[in-house]
Amino acid sequence: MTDLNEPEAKLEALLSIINSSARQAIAEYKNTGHGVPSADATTFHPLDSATDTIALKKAIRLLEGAYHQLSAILAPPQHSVMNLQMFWTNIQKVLAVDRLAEAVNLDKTKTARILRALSLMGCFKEVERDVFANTRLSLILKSTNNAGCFAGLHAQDISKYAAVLYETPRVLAFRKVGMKGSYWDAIKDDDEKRERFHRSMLGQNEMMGGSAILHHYPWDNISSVVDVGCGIGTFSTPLARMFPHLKITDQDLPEVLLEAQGVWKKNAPEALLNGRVEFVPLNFLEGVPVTGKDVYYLRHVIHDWQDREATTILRNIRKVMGPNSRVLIHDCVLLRAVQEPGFGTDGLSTAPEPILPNFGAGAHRPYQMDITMWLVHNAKERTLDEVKILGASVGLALTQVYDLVDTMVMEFRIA
Ligand SMILES: C[S@@+](CC[C@H](N)C(=O)[O-])C[C@H]1O[C@@H](n2cnc3c(N)ncnc32)[C@H](O)[C@@H]1O
Repeated sequence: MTDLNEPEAKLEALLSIINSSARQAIAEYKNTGHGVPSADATTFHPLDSATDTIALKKAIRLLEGAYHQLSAILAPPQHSVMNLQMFWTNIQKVLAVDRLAEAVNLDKTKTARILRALSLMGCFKEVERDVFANTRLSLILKSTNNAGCFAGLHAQDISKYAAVLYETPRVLAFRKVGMKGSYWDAIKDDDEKRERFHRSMLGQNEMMGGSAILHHYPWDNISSVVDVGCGIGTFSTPLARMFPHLKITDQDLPEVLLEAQGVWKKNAPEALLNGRVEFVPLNFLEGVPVTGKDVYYLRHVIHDWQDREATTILRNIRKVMGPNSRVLIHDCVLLRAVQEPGFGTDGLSTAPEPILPNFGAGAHRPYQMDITMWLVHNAKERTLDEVKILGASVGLALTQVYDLVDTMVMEFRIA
């Protein structure tokens, strides 16, 4: 058996993971019947818009984990540290590109410098000196795309908060840049900001592959779903379209529900017409959701809150649950980098050696979201054990975990 403590054996193992995971990803593309995307494709591949890409994402998580580890071992540390420094500035480059459409009088050579730097990573292609074409990667950044909207939000707001964190790590970055109250207070009366935020939630869902839960949870055996903190119905609108038997309740702050109704009218008018969806305003810190439904679903809600508020939200839901009700908490879950006695894996995947057990750089999206939650809400992503403790504190027990790679859906029932 190979001894992975041997430096060279470790390199060989990483190379072999890179090879097998890349081949797995290639097979996923080929399975669609449309072949693999080319490096400078100018249109999207059909798999780019699929709602269930778990197999592809699993392969990419291994690929990213292995190649980052391999290059960190082989590159001089002075080289790798530069990549770390680019962590936030990368996002700022996206900002420049996003604004490019409006900024017609941006200096031409400076514009070209930005595009050229981005093209190193496959975002734009320099077809001749100073002439750039879109690629599949630059197209997704257009502000008209939901993912582009999410990237824009990060570039414009989150990177500002990151700079504050750098200056004064002990403050809540969001407040330090002059914002009052909570993030939700700040966007409450600003229609444009709210619209941008909720569109970026659509983008986040596309980027993190959260819609896979539409394919993997047994929705056929469920009658009623409450989308708690539904936003504009990012989850519940496609759910209603895929499962016409479901009765759905959308609950969020009143101003958000008004927006949600407009989106439903456009995207799922049939559900409105036949009365399958109701809109019930809720402040989940102060009141309880509608009573006795089968599923209470919270996507990217619990991670917005510290433990005290998260517990209040769950306790309010627990009060109205019937004996067969379940709570589905859908968030990123932080896998542990070291195995610790007393903490099992709860059936969660761990990466093959020598990749770090939490997939290393392959898990950077959940870890990046964790930092974002800190910057914006002074909140966090959690480990599975931390979510279990939250549930147990209000009498809920974990019954099932659906691993969607970047996010997980954790099902809880009354303990
Ligand atoms: C990160 S967004 C997630 C939206 C949606 N679940 C999704 O996946 O796109 C969090 C949601 O919580 C809502 N929210 C914040 N504070 C709330 C409160 N006190 N009561 C009810 N909803 C609240 C926000 O309006 C927002 O729609």
